[in-house]
Amino acid sequence: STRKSSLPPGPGRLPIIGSVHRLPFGYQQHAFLDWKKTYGDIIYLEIFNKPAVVLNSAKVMQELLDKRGSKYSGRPRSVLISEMIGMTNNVTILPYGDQWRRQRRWFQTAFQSASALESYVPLQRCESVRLLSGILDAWQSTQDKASRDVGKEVFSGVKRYVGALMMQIAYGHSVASLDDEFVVLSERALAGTLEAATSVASLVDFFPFLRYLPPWLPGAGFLTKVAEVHELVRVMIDVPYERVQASIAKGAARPCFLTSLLDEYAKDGKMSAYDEADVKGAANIVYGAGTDTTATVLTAFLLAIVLHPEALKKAQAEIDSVVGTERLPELGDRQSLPYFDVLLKEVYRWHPPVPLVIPRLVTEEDTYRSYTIPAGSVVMPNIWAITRDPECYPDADAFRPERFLSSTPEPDPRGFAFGFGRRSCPGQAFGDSSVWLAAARIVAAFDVTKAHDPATGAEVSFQPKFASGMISHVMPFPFEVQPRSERVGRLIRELETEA
Ligand code: HEM
Repeated sequence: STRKSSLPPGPGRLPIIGSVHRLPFGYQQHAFLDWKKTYGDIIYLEIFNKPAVVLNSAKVMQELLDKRGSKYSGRPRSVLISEMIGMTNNVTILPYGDQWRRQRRWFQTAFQSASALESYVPLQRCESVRLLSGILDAWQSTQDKASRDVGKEVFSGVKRYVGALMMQIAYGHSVASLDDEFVVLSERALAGTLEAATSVASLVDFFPFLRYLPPWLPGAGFLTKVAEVHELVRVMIDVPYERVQASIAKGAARPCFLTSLLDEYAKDGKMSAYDEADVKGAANIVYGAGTDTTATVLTAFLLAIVLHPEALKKAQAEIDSVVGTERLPELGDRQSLPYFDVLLKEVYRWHPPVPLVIPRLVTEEDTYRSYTIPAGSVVMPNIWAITRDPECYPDADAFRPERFLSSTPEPDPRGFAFGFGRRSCPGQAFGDSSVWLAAARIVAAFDVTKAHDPATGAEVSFQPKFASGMISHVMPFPFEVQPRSERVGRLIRELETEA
């Protein structure tokens, strides 16, 4: 009973279900922030039989996840996604241990070394030109009165841009459209996984014996769906791997993340089953980890400039004066564009793409502020709560890039939007620079505005919407694009032929 009384405060718990009755189905980050008023910045709950802790301030996240990383860097066991659906060798959910350490090193080499990041710049430049050219096509189609939805086309272009970067880096595979075979395999398996992970199916994470129920039993139908998705995931992992192996055999493989791992681990074309599964799993997660996250920041950026035309105008004026209109912005211009940089910072703060990060597991009992944090607790860091904390960000609901320009600038949201400590995102620098380049080039080349009603010419107003879920996708919204000049249109077409 002493131990119970020293747990952090939290909502009431019932036998068997714990605090589940208090948890909303979606947008949990909002409920957790609400709870902060009653319980403070560290909250204890129980989800069925598992202890869980919500962290609700930057201070507590830094103190536990950064400074006490040796106890807070686990991930909860995922019976459904890992053991049943088959994403077994997925670095994002691997337990804190040797296999994770080895894969983490591979990601650090591929995404954090200066030489690797430098080697991706030509790819980022080339794919960002293709993105601009797709936006120009979408605009052209509206001029030709072909009824196409510009917003939808631009969203698809953004997804293709990021997907193409990730597939090229992972497998040396070029992606011309979202109908690409590897992209379709990945999207089908990832969407299937989301569909299979219903709340009923997720119960197996708490009561693993449920996986052995016969599928014909009422309520156990999810097991059939899970078996189908397991097959989709196997194909998503195996097909690109086998294709690269075949290219290597023909001497036609392009150097990539996978070929560099095969160079290191395959001796005379042979590898242990353990190494092979690990290498396959790591290459596969490059697309899954990098695509939706990066695309969400870019679509949130588009939403922000549509809602805040004055910010778009300021960014355009800055780019025009520093870069001029004869060329597009390059990554090397970043230091010379301070307003554009704070505009992007404000996008990360205003809409953090992964609001609850990826849950952690406490691997050893801990004591913090006289509270006991039991070993085995699932930790949910609520990034949303930091972005709306008036102590860090006065007038937190307002979109105000200037908050980062004052003599006492507010904290850089990139310090938490990519997570914390040992499990923080290894793709941060690459994701951030891919967002920067595409966003700066769109701003330099296009006016992006609210859509207009064709009958009245009036602006179409809308309410921005964000999906619930681990990644908070920006829901499509109506908008228009217009090249800023004929000259920039010609420039994009010229660069496209070189790309
Ligand atoms: C702007 C884009 C991105 C955002 C906002 C983002 C965000 C995140 C977040 C919040 C986490 C969880 C960190 C934690 O638990 O503390 C994470 C993990 C991870 N991210 Fe990213 N990410 C982005 C791009 C990328 C890219 C381009 C890659 C490259 C493949 C990548 C690979 C990973 C991996 C492998 C992990 C798991 C790390 C581990 O568990 O050790 N991410 N990311």
